[in-house]
Order: sequence, then C-alpha cells, then structure tokens
Amino acid sequence: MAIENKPEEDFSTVIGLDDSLELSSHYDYDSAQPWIFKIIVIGDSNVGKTCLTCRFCGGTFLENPEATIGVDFRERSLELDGVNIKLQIWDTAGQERFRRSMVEHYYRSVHAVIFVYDVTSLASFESIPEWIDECSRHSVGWMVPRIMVGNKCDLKERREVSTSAAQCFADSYNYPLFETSAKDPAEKEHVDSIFLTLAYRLKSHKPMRLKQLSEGSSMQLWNQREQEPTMCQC
Ligand SMILES: Nc1nc2c(ncn2[C@@H]2O[C@H](COP(=O)(O)OP(=O)(O)OP(=O)(O)O)[C@@H](O)[C@H]2O)c(=O)[nH]1
Ligand SMILES: [Mg+2]
Repeated sequence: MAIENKPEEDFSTVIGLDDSLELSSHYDYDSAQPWIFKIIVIGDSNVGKTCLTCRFCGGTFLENPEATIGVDFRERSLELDGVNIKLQIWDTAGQERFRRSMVEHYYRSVHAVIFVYDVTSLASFESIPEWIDECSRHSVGWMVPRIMVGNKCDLKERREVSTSAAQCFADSYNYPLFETSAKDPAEKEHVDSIFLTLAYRLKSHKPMRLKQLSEGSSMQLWNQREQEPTMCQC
C-alpha cells in the first residue's frame, strides 16, 4: 500500500488508516497471518528517505520525488524461513514544517528505526544525534533496533562524510551502518539487505503480543546501547 502525500488537513485520515493497521498488527503463531512490523525512516530533508523506501518497496528509483508531507506509507511482504512478514515502512518528512503535527504518530508502537543521512552532506550526518534524541524523547525503547544508512554513495566526487567517521559514530551507539545508493541500480540488492537485516532481527527474537507493545513494553530485540553512546576514538 502506498499512500501518497496528503495535505496537512488530511493527516487525521492518514492516522485513522494507520490506526486500523496497527490494530490488526499482531504476532500469530497459529495461522498464516503475517507478522507486521512498523519501521520508520527518519533523517534530514533531501537525504533520500523516499527514494530508499521506493527502491525497497517498488524496486525502482523515483526520479523526481517531491518533499514528503507528513508521512507516506509503503509496505512489502516477505517470507522468511516460512514466516510471512509484512514490513510497513513509514517514510517520514524531513522538513520540520511538514512533520510537526505527525511526530507523535511516527513513534507510536514502532518496531524499528532507520536513521538516514546523505554522504554528500556533512550537515545531514551531523543532524543524526538530533534524530536520535527525538527518538528517545518519544520513548522509543532501547531494545527497538536502530540502524544508520548513508545514502547517495553514487556521488563519489561529492562525498563529505567518510566511511570511517560514520562507522565510528555508528559503533559508539552500537548501530549497524550501511552505505548505499537508492539511485544506483547495482545497489538494489544492497538496499534490500538493509530492510532484510531488520526483518530478520525482528523475526528472530521472540515476539510478544501487540497489546504489550502498545502498553509500553518493548520486544527484547537485540543487544543495543542507545542512551549512553561510548566515546568515539576517531
Ligand atoms: N545521486 C543520488 N540522488 C539521490 C539518491 N537518493 C535520492 N536522491 C535524490 O535526492 C533528492 C531527495 O530525495 P528524497 O527521497 O525526496 O529525499 P527525502 O529524504 O525523502 O526528503 P524529504 O521528503 O523532504 O524529507 C531527490 O532529488 C532524489 O532524486 C541517491 O542515492 N543518489
Ligand atoms: Mg521524502
């Protein structure tokens, strides 16, 4: 399902839709019902969040995306080791004016978070701590998996963020780091692997009922330190 940009006055409609999806989300060992995971993609405007999610969900590069307003929903179904998994990807707006009214909804009952920066924009990389803080302020449990993605690696001549600096930062938070390009067709499988990594991690831990999630307890997902990053030695 892809729900494209909605004008601000339509946000309630979008939320209503998502709420119904959330209510249907549960882990059911006894039926063929898919396990549904909500993944939010956040980061500065223009880093390529929409293009990455379109690449994963649609397989193609979106040539001229417009700035996301509020949130766009996309999803992709997978079968992992005989288990049906549905990833609901929340492609969020990077621009403050387009996200203000939606922020609470982004983080509600989230199962995993992807922080995206643009390797050709040092500023977008330097913003990541603010996105991490926002996540914490919205009570995303430390056990909810986070990963970092440096996008636009095809623009080699314009790179401003080195792999080593990014790796050092990611290590300090114990986040896996991926560098990729939503644009380069040769990176298509790599983009898939980012989301598949999350899907495997989410599936591999004993899931609990959504009810528990919505009550504030989180799944024990992977060993992850978030609140207190270790000092980077770079
Ligand atoms: N060269 C290159 N350009 C990219 C890549 N990914 C996205 N872009 C371009 O970067 C611009 C922004 O992409 P979006 O996906 O709209 O960025 P966004 O993070 O969703 O931006 P907001 O919706 O405003 O938060 C567009 O012009 C894309 O064509 C990439 O991997 N390589
Ligand atoms: Mg976007």
